[in-house]
Amino acid sequence: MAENIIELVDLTKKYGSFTAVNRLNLSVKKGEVFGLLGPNGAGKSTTILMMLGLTEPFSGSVKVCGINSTENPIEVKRRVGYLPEDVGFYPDLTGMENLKYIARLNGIPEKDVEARARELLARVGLAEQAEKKTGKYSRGMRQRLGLAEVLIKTPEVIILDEPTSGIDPTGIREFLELIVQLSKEEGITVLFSSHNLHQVQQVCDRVGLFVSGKLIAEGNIESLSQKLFSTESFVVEAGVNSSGKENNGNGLEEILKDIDGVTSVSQKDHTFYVGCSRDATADIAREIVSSGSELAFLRKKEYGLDDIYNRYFEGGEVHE
Ligand SMILES: Nc1ncnc2c1ncn2[C@@H]1O[C@H](COP(=O)(O)OP(=O)(O)OP(=O)(O)O)[C@@H](O)[C@H]1O
Repeated sequence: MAENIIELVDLTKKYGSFTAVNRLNLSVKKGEVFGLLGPNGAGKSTTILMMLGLTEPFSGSVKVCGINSTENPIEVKRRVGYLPEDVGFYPDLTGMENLKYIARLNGIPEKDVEARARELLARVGLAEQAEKKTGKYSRGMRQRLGLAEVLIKTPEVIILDEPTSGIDPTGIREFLELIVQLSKEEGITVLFSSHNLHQVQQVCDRVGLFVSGKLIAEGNIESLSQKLFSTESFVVEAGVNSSGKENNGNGLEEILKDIDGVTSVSQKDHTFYVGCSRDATADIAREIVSSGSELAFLRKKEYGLDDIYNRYFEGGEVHE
């Protein structure tokens, strides 16, 4: 079993009487890409600041790479790369010059500085813009350079706080691909904080849904939809033209209800809506046909993160 590289236990942060993070329990394993998904004000940035040891918790504990972030923020900083929403560079220096400066600050031996900076610029797809001043970089390019800066110290964990805001769709796609590549090829653990569920869905192995300072659910997309829609992860819509001979006097509705995994059946005009805890599409089709009815169409709806997000986050409120 992989070790936990991030471990939050009952982590709480208060600003005066306001609780921004409320008894948060979370573990992230080595090599995972974990998505912290929640609307604005959910407490994501506050949680990240506590992980980095930049703000103290009210209660509970936070460990990153086995180190208590509150007690040893400098040790944590050595191992964790943090990319904020907007990274600042010296605008009159080129990408290469900015990166070399950061390399020196991080104690890279002078003889290795140039090669390391060049290697990282290539790694993040900026080799051709290396000699351009960063004041002329696009936002996407700045975020890539930010990533190169984060990678300079060969971190075990990268924490990204809303890293794609303001980047165009192509830039976002390329940036997200880069994140996945880094995680898979170099075994880096990534914590990706975002309010954009589509981005989180694209890159994350696991997701934590965060709202009003609380983690309301966590897991991979499949287990989340099962947890949140515990009895009905699928709804199969079946259009039926004529009611057939009907086994043992049971109507089609009764026949469908008897299928393993079917939790509800309702009918409107010629369409049956069959709620299932598993994908029972094939069994539903078979039963309709063998009952002698004519199957006009069959449509399966699987609940995704979209539905979960809408159900829980609409307007930033928790919907029970
Ligand atoms: N220094 C502070 N003093 C008082 N309240 C704060 C402070 N920092 C954050 N908050 C409040 O704590 C709550 C959580 O904020 P936080 O920035 O962690 O949320 P977030 O999920 O990162 O949202 P966003 O994506 O908008 O940054 C918000 O209601 C915010 O107003």
